[in-house]
Amino acid sequence: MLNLREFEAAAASTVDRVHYDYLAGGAWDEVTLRDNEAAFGRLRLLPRVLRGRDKPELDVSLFGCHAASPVLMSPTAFHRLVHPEGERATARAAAATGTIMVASMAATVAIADIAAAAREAAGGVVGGVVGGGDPALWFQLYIQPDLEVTEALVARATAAGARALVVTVDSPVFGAHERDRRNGFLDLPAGMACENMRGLPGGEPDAVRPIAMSPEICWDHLDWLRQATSLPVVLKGILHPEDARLALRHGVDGLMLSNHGGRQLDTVPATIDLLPEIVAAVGGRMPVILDGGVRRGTDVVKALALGASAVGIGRPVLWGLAADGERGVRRVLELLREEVDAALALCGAGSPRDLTPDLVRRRS
Ligand SMILES: Cc1cc2nc3c(=O)[nH]c(=O)nc-3n(C[C@H](O)[C@H](O)[C@H](O)COP(=O)(O)O)c2cc1C
Ligand SMILES: CCCCC(=O)C(=O)O
Repeated sequence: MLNLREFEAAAASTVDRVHYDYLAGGAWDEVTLRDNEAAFGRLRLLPRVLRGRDKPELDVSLFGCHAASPVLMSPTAFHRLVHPEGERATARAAAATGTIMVASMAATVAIADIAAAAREAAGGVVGGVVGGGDPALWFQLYIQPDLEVTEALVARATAAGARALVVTVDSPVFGAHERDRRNGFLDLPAGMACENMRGLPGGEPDAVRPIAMSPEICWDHLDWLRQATSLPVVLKGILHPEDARLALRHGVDGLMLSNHGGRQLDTVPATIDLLPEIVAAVGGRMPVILDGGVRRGTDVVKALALGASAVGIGRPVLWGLAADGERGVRRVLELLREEVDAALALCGAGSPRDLTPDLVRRRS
């Protein structure tokens, strides 16, 4: 496999149609889904030359997590749908490549087991130190209206060693995925469940509680969460610059600029088109991580040049997992890292910090 597109094709021919449609699809007319990729295609890179730089350094640090690459794994649900080892395989690939993994609350493997798989793959070496603590694992959270349940989820993630909470705020209701409606995809197959939701307060010890997406969630919940945890809190799914400013006022530590891969409100802008406005609103006071449509090293370089601290990939991880399990995910991450490395060098940059907005031009 030479690039991520080849993994996409491999996944499309491996995963059965119903489940492939679930991972590939978006909301309603899929306008935003298409635009996330198309918007990168409307941008051109304008490199600098003769800058005499060393080989590029790709590593980044976010909330005390050191990563070998500015590309992290955005949270995606249900990895066991595409591979029997599910999130365990994904976590091993992340650990082996020094990639930050954001585990989904809707994972089909519990966060403690994901963390254990990551530790095992890192061979007890984390951050270059033997026995060096927790892997670069973050936990994605949908705040549940029942705060006791939310608290239990946060406690589990914290006990597992998660280093940040990524709170998804673009889902007051679940997006309308018409492919899934047409296919009748409503539930996980027998033997698979959202393991983080098992045995929570107020239920039977072994019962799996459904994930609530609730329009009631508001900034008060965020304030409550802020005081309930000492972990960094990252908001995922903020699109309006005024909400980015509000996030700063509420003591949030970072943003994931994301439209959920075009799966929530359709017809919102492509994330790369919104990035300059959000970066301006934040004014360097917290990191902005972009996801949506990142498929090439040049996409990563464009986002970093326009002010992102890092980027996330969603579907490409699932393509790698479907195609070849842990090895496939590793290969996806390595391919992208090699492309970023080469694109940085070709831009005359020695590190992501050398990338500036003047290197990006809009195609006329
Ligand atoms: C199959 C699938 C499942 C997802 N599950 C979650 C999830 O559980 N929580 C969440 O915050 N985002 C979820 N997302 C959104 C991703 O975190 C991410 O924003 C998006 O996939 C990025 O776009 P990309 O797929 O074009 O890279 C999911 C996306 C896909 C494709
Ligand atoms: C409760 C499952 C959430 C999955 C999700 O966020 C998505 O499919 O986009």
